[in-house]
Amino acid sequence: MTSTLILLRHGESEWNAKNLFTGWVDVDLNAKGEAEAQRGGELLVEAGLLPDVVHTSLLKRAIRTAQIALMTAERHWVPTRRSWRLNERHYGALQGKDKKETLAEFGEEQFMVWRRSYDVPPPPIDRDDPYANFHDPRYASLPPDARPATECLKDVLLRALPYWYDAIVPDLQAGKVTLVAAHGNSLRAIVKHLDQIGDAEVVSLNIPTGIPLVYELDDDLRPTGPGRYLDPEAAAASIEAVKNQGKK
Ligand SMILES: O=C(O)[C@@H](CO)OP(=O)(O)O
Repeated sequence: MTSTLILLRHGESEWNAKNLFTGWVDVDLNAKGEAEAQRGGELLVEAGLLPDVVHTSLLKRAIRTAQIALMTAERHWVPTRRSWRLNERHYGALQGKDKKETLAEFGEEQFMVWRRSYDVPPPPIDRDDPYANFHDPRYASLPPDARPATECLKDVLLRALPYWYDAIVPDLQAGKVTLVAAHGNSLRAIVKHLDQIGDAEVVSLNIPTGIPLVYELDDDLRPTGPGRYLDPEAAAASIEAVKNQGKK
């Protein structure tokens, strides 16, 4: 038996459009992002892939993307679970900073290490930084020393995997079409795990906004083939735009 997993990065956010590092800052979708989420829902309908269950992060850009896509597919009623473990990577002291200015200040090599390396986190955010999340009630159940002040992709993978095994895998094993609405870097971590991408190779992996990425998984939860974007052309264009953020 195979099961179907659909990964969906949120649509364009207000800060994606402004080229700002976002991380755990709870920025909303802009109008383009809402339209992308709707298109994501239409693509699911066209492909005959109707989610039975949805998992999201605790951030509104992912929550609203899932809601809009599911409303479009008339699946707004499916059971929903949310976890901080699906949140975007915490971008540390870079949260709220302009990507172009950061590239100009620190140079392309450092900029790319912070953006895409597997195991080098950006500098930690100050507890008093306006974009820190230490007092945010949605993380109240997380012990203070488990609340990140910065994260690299490896940290994201390590905190996402318990949720993958404990919450998402049981849905897949029950044969449910499972939608995971999350973020560029939390989805990079899940795709790295699924496709067994090496630590050096994952640097070049970018996830487009708002386009469903579908995997069929076997009994061992291994992909039976490569993940497929439901709109490959739009995905390729969006991947290129994500890759070049900060450079233009
Ligand atoms: O700013 C962020 O949080 C992420 C995703 O938007 O950006 P990047 O693609 O640079 O990792």
